[in-house]
Amino acid sequence: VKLGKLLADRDERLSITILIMKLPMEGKISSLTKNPPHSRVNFVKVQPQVQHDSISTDQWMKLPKDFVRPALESQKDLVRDAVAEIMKSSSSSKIAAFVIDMFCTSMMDVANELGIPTYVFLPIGLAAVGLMLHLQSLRDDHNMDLTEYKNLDAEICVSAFTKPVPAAVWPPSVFDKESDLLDFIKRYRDTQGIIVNSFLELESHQIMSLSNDHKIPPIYPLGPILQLGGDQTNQENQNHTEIIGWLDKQPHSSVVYLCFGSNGSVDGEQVKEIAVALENSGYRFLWSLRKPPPRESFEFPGEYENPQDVLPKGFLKRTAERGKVIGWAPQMAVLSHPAVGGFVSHSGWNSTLESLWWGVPMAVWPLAAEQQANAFLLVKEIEMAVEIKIDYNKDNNVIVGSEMIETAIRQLMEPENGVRLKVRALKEKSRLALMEGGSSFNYMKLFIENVMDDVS
Ligand SMILES: O=c1ccn([C@@H]2O[C@H](COP(=O)(O)OP(=O)(O)O[C@H]3O[C@H](CO)[C@@H](O)[C@H](O)[C@H]3O)[C@@H](O)[C@H]2O)c(=O)[nH]1
Repeated sequence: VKLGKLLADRDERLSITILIMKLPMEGKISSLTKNPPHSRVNFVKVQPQVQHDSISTDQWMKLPKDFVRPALESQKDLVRDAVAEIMKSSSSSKIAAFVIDMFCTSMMDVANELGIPTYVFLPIGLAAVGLMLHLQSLRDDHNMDLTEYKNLDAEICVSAFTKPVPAAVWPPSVFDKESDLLDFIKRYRDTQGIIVNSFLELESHQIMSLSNDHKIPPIYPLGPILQLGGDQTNQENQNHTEIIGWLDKQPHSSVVYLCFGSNGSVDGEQVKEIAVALENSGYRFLWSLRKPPPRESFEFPGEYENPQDVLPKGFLKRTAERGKVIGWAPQMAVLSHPAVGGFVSHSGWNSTLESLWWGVPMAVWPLAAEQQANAFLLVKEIEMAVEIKIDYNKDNNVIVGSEMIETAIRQLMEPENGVRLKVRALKEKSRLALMEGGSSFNYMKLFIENVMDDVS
């Protein structure tokens, strides 16, 4: 939605229509659909004629791992009809391009049938994209069985990185034969361009190396595209006020903030190790502690009714003067607060961009998805984060000990460490990238020119 707004703001010839598919699982549709952020951004709900019952959370757990592709495939006719309807109703304008989500590659077939070019928008960093394209090529062009690399101490050379990349930081799905991930990736090669939420000053090596690869379509780094902030309930608004009120009372750059994204959580024993590390470090802290969903389920983490149940005995009392344990955090407001001096993060790409935007250094502890590759980029490649454990994988049942976490927190919170200085410099660059004449501003111009060339 934010990308749509950026495009509409930039060029008055462009209107953006966002198609929302009704997938089989229960889902929340943002109130943004009723309140679009721009007069030329609108939403069309692609609804089946006959409404099917949503799949409940219990049923979710019984779905095969590769249900995403068939679920999207089954939407093709509906999307084709919706697009035909749009074409019919706006005879004076033309559909210039399809911009598809990273999992919606099936819709390229619809675009191809209609003679419309497709671009893919990837909300992740280019280093991770480059790694996945490389792994896909090893599988498809060189017949390598990637699953054999699971748990191997191997490293490979990937053009998107200057250092060899260990198998321990590859996205965990590539080791899973049932996963469709690399099939999605393969189809990115047939698009007219890959839009990424990154910027030249952050991933210059990645942008240059992928742009020079003739087997990869043009790369458009248009970021940082930051979250608009979601729908806030009254309870969330109240929590927000309380959290910011607490931060207002803390000294400048004194608080370490811990949060593992919308989908990240750790359980029992690991929670205790974090608590011990925080207590022993002596630093002030704001900890977004979320309740893990049942194992193997697709649910998001929830809120603890009483966090004391999972924390060491007496922890909340002993740290009451200098720490606060919360549920969902108002992250952008937290990171922008001058009291926050460091961020312990799972290196999800949005959190990474947000921390750079506010100049807050990170200590990274990836859990899943492409987060290990992000962590490798940040720690080893561009040295912009402190390491907690970059090859951590939630599914391996490894417990990271309190000493390791405490050491990283101490390093993170040092006032003049190298990472802090680099991140401070990048804060300015991330803002300049979007301004007139900045790198992402210029890539946006190029993107619009190329889209418009195809229409005329
Ligand atoms: O308590 C919280 C937790 C999260 N957020 C926000 O939620 C977003 C989280 O995004 P991200 O850091 O990217 O993590 P995930 O939610 O885990 O995102 C998924 O999607 C990303 C790409 O969009 C990938 O990079 C990640 O690996 C994948 O897990 C950010 O905007 C945060 O500000 C909050 O505001 N409060």
